[in-house]
Amino acid sequence: MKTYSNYIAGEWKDSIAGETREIINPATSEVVGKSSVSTAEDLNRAVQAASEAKFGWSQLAGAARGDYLYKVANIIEARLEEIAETMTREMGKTLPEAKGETARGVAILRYYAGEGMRKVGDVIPSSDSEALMFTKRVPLGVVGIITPWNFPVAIPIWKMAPALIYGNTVVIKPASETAITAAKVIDCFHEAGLPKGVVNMVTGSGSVIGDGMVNHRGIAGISFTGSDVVGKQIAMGAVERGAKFQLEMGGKNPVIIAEDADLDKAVEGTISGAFRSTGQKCTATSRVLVHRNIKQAFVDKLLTASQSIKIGNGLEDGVWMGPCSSESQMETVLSYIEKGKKEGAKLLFGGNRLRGSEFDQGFYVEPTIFDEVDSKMQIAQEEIFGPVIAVIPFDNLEEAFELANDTQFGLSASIYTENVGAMLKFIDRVDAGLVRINAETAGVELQAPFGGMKSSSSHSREQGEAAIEFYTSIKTVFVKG
Ligand SMILES: NC(=O)C1=CN([C@@H]2O[C@H](COP(=O)(O)OP(=O)(O)OC[C@H]3O[C@@H](n4cnc5c(N)ncnc54)[C@H](OP(=O)(O)O)[C@@H]3O)[C@@H](O)[C@H]2O)C=CC1
Ligand SMILES: O=C(O)CCC(=O)C(=O)O
Repeated sequence: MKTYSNYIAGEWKDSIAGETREIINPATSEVVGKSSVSTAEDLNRAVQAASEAKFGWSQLAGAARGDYLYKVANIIEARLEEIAETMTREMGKTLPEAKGETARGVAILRYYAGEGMRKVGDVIPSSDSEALMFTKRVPLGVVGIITPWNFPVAIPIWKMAPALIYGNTVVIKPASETAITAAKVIDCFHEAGLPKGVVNMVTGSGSVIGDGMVNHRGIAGISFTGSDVVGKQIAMGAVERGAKFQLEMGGKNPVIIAEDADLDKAVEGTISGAFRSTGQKCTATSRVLVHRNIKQAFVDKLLTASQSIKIGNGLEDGVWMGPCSSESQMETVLSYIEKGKKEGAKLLFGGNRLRGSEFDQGFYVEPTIFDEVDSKMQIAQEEIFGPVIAVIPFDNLEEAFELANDTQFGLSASIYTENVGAMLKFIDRVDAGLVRINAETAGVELQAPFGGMKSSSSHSREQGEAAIEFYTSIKTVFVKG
């Protein structure tokens, strides 16, 4: 069985302590492979390599850095099947979704490769007519990237590609559960021949390597996607030592089904938003706010659609929903289902771990629908990160907007309606970074800003042109002859 090691200064290196961890396929409980469990000293070496590489990399022309990203994109494209299959084995997402995500990684790299040719500053008129004043964006230096398991290709790439194009060097700590997929992506950077030390990867536990990155004086900025709890710890650690930080955390994303909604489209968007990727997206639909007058008709259609979801090993043809990404993730989801029952929500559909021959070795949970949920219940307030939705009835749109905003999160929100006035009010009233009309809550486009309001993020935005804000600092330059 292969062990995947760290990537430091252009070489694959086992962790100093020699410890490894097995990565389990959540569909079968088979061991996919092993990855290094690293120590603080491994991290020091990676940061050292990134520090040594940063000046040379920052001095390359943006277009030259872009050429490297184009090469990486082509290599990932050539290895798409292999990378996608590894992703499905490690975290359970269906193979078509894993292929789509890997292709998205390729597109992100190409987008940011082009960014190397775009402007990095502005000329601003000085009050002194004999002076030239302008801004110049410069890299932060070494950037630390901490990523989750739910998008093990897209998220590392949407952080690394802008970091690199703007001249930073990178140390990445991927989620332990998907360290092999990460190693394969990093291998594509290796194959593209990036100068040594520009990209480094250290695998290991969040509390040692992740926390070590937050506290490492050699790392100028930290970009994190993951849980609310860890995100807040990272923010506090970064503030303490004056490091820049960027956080993308949870969501409790509502979809509003208005009285005039096209119910077939609304059901399709709800099912896809809530259950694709087994609900393990920060943009997943988890609260379904339905006008009372059409609730029964909507719920009937939702139940029919839910019954036809094919669950199984994501590598098999025709499977629409895979397992939870790990046993502990499954236990979390099941515990929320129990909470929902105890809180008095009406369990309409699902609610169980799936059992029976092919499911016994995996971590499968049925798509689950609770009805008559009260907004104060835990299942309506906390991120479950599984295939569970809470149906909450409302009587008028004002009430729906209030319910939509009645959570600490503000990542994505959508409405199904044919009424333009309702759409416009929704755009203004909803507290969410992604506002979607007649479309599911999930769905991110790489060329547009991505991020949330309230506790969902550090109020910065990733992707598209917005990424430059985090990965650069601005120098205001005043020149007088
Ligand atoms: N917003 C999103 O997209 C995501 C949200 N989540 C939410 O988080 C819940 C738990 O998932 P989980 O994977 O445990 O999420 P975590 O936030 O624990 O993990 C995300 C990343 O942070 C690392 N990490 C863990 N602890 C620390 C630490 N103290 N300091 C720095 N880095 C750390 C993890 O490493 P390691 O893998 O080694 O633990 C991983 O690389 C989910 O149920 C879901 O609600 C999870 C994933 C993505
Ligand atoms: O919906 C997407 O494509 C991305 C969502 C995301 O960033 C996440 O779940 O962490």
